[in-house]
Amino acid sequence: CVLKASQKRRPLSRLLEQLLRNLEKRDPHQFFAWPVNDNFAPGYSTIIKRPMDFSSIKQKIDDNEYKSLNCFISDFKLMCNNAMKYNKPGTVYHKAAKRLLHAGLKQLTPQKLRPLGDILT
Ligand SMILES: CC(=O)c1cc(-c2ccccc2)c2ncccn12
Repeated sequence: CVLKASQKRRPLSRLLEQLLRNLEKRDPHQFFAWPVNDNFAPGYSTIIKRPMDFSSIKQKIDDNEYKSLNCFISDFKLMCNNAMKYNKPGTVYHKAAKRLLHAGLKQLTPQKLRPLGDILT
């Protein structure tokens, strides 16, 4: 039978895309949708050595750059920690990053992921 385009993706890529969609739902203001722009965030690129955002994660999935779930989770944590480093506590972005990290990691616990089966081994 002919596989649909989505089914042609590698199993890991399809899983990561699903997990990414669920994480993006926790960023309703889309603060994390695109790379942070130095024009909005003075000095950002000098303070944050490894920028990360959801669009870059999506591109890495499409380019099959993630060899494991843990690499994907590391980039998600990097994205949130960058925001908590650059933005002072109490700012809207720092608070959003803390909430996103907490909510996101709850979605990525072994208990939540086990039903996805041996794809992760
Ligand atoms: C995530 C982050 O640190 C961030 C996103 C933004 C942002 C997101 C969407 C539109 C405009 C700015 C931002 N602006 C100033 C300082 C920090 N930020």
